[in-house]
Amino acid sequence: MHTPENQLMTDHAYLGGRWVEASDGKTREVEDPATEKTIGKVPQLTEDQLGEAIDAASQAFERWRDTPALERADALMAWYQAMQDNAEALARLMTLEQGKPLAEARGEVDYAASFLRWFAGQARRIAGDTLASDDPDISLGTLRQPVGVVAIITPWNFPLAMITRKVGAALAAGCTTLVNPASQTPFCALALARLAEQAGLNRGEFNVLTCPGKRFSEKVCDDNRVRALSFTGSTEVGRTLLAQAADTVKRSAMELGGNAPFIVCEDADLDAAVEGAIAARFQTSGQDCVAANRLFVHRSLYDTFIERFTQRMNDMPVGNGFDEDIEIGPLINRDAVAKARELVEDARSRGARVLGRGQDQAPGPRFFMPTLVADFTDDMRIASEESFAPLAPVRAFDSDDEAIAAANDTVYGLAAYVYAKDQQRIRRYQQRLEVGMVGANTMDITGPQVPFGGVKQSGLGREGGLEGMEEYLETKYLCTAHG
Ligand SMILES: NC(=O)c1ccc[n+]([C@@H]2O[C@H](COP(=O)([O-])OP(=O)(O)OC[C@H]3O[C@@H](n4cnc5c(N)ncnc54)[C@H](O)[C@@H]3O)[C@@H](O)[C@H]2O)c1
Ligand SMILES: N[C@@H](CC=O)C(=O)O
Repeated sequence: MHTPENQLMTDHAYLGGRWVEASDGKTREVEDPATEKTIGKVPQLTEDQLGEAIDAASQAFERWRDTPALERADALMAWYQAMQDNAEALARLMTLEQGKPLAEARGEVDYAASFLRWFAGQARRIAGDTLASDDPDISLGTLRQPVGVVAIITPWNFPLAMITRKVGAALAAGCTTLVNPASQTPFCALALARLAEQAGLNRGEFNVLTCPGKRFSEKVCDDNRVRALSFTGSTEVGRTLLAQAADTVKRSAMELGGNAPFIVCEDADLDAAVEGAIAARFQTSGQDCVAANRLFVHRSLYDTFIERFTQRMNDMPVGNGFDEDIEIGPLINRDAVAKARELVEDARSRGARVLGRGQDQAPGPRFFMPTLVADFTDDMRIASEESFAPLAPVRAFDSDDEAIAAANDTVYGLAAYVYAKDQQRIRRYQQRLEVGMVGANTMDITGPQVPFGGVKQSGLGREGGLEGMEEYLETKYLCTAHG
C-alpha cells in the first residue's frame, strides 16, 4: 500500500487522537476511478465508536475553547506548513482516489492549505462589541464564543478543500470537529489527520470518522452535545440533513448543488468567453459545484462560439489523471457516466444537436467524453439537473432580460458567470442574477478570502472570507449594572 503515490495513506480512522480500526472489524474498499482497481480499505466505525468520538470532541472542546487565540492560530499555521511540506504526496493521493488530473490535484492542495492560513489569521480577529447604553450606570456589550462540537460531512469532488474550509474556520473559532469524509475519498481526509497530528492537533480537536454517512448523521444529529452541522454535498441530501438537525435545533451550514449559468453577451470578448466556458465547464472533469451547467450565448455570436468551443473541447486529452497533459479524468463511478449518457440521449430525443468525439472514444468505463449539446430547451433534463459531468448545454438568446430570466429559472442559486464589456450591463447582471456568487469576465472566482456560498436551494451560510467563521460563533449579549 505504501507506494510512492500513497506514502500518506493510512488505513485507520482518527478518533480522539488515536488511530483506530472498527470495533467489529468492518472495512470498506476504496477504488481508483481511472482503473477501477482497489487501492485500500478503511474502517467503518460503529455507532458506539461514534459516541466515543463525540465524548472525545466534547472533552477537547472544554480545553480548546479556552486555548489562547494565538495558540490556535499557531496550530493552524503548523498544519498549513505540514500540508505544504507534503503537497506532492497529497496531490498524488488525491489523483489516486478521486481521479482528477494531477495538475488540478496540486491546485486543490494549495487551495485547501490556504484556508488553514487564512483562518489562522482570523482566529486573532474574533471581537465583540461595546453598545451604546441609555443609562450611564449600565454597560452593554457582546462576547463572541465558539458554538461547541461541530459535525462535518464532505463530498468526494474536492476531498481536501471542502474539509479545510470548514475545519479551519471551526478550529479558529474555538470549536472541535468530527469529520465524516465521502466514502469514495477517505484517504485524503485521513492524510489530513496525519498532518494535523504532526501539527499538535492530537487530543480530539479534529476527528476523521470513516463510516456510512447515514450512520454518522443519525448519531451526531441525535446528540445535544453536537451544536452545529456543516455539510457540503447535494441538495437532496442537504434537505434530509436539515430535517435531522432540526430535532436538536443545531446550527446548520449547507453548501449544496448548483446549476450555474454562463452568459456570453453580444459585446463579449469571444476568445476570452470560449476559454472561460471551457474552464468553467470542464474543470474537475465537470464535477464541480460551481461548474457552468448551462451556457447562454447571444445569437450574434452563437454559431462562432459553438464552432470554437467544439474545436477546443475536442482537443482536450481524456485519460488517467496521472498521465501527462490530461485535462479530463474519470468520473467518480459508473452511475455518473450512465447519468451523463441519459441526459444526452434525453436531449437528443427532444431535438438537440450533440457535438463531440463520441462516447465510443472513452478510454474506460468511468470516462465520459466532453460533449456539447446545442439548442437545449427547457423541457430537457439538462436544463434543470446538475449533470456533474463534462457535458455543456448551450442555447442562444436575444436580449439581456431574456438571458437573466432563463438563468434564474432554476431552484439553484450558487454561482453565475457573465462575459461582457459594457460595465453597466455587467452591473445589471450582477444585481439581478439570483445566486451567491457572480464572476464577470472570469470564471476563477474562489479563494480563502471570499464568502463562498449559495442562495435558494444551493444552501445556507457562507464559507471562507470574513463570513466563514460566523457559522461557528455565538454572540452573547452582556448587560452590566455598575455601582
Ligand atoms: N456548494 C458547495 O460548496 C459544494 C461543493 C462541492 C460539492 N457540492 C455538491 O455536492 C454534490 C456532489 O457531491 P456528492 O455526490 O458527494 O454529494 P452527496 O450529497 O451524495 O454526498 C455528500 C456527502 O454526504 C454523505 N451522505 C450521503 N447521503 C447521506 C445521508 N443520507 N446522511 C448523511 N450523509 C450522507 C456522503 O457520504 C458524502 O460524504 C453536488 O451536488 C455538488 O454540487 C457543493
Ligand atoms: N469549486 C468549488 C468547490 C465546489 O465543488 C470551490 O472552489 O470551492
